[in-house]
Amino acid sequence: MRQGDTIVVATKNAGKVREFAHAFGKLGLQVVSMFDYPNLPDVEEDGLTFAENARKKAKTIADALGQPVLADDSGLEVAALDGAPGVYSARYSGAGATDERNNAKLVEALSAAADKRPDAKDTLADGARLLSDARFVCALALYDPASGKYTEAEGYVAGRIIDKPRGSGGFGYDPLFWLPQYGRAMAELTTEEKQAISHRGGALQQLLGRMELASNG
Ligand SMILES: O=P(O)(O)OP(=O)(O)OP(=O)(O)OC[C@H]1O[C@@H](n2cnc3c(O)ncnc32)[C@H](O)[C@@H]1O
Ligand SMILES: [Mg+2]
Repeated sequence: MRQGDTIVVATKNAGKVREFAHAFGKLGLQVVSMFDYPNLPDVEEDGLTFAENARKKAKTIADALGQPVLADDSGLEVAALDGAPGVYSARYSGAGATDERNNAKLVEALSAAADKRPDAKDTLADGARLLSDARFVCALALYDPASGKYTEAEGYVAGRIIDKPRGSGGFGYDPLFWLPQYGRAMAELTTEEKQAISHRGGALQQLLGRMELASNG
């Protein structure tokens, strides 16, 4: 990849587009997404893992466009929910799910059980309760239809779920994702700060290293 090149990201999530545009922009690369192509096929995200879904999104769109495509499948794994919502994070609150409804459902699901668990006793200065340990996961897959090869990476960030949203940055579950070591919720970080510590930022850094190796070798 060279300065000025365009990267196609197979996503319809505006928050992801913003983060990829920020990261690739620093490398002099443009980002386009599924918003820029009206007639792409729908991808059913029926994989059992983030990596499986990322590969499927990348390959489906890359085959349709006849060029390399990057895809991101990500989500939230909550300890007190045995890893749910996981690969179902986008659809957690059912048909017509929105970030707001997903967040409301998460707090509801955790609040009921929280009183019984020792790890749910802590509160923040503003009285918000820490409901469970959790982590964000991001799987990235870049598929090149010319070679039939995937380049893949995965990133993680650990935090705790709070019962009152904080901040207006990021997207998705970010307002409920407390980062104890920073004393802020993920939605209270700038895009730059989020990139430096997030599951997506970590996965992207790893992917870039692997792409460089792939193109040198
Ligand atoms: O599949 P595409 O079109 O990329 O967009 P999507 O929003 O459906 O994306 P996923 O299928 O990967 O689902 C990811 C879910 O996890 C949430 N999520 C992923 N990354 C996140 C992040 O950085 N911050 C907050 N929530 C995140 C997000 O809100 C979704 O509900
Ligand atoms: Mg999706």
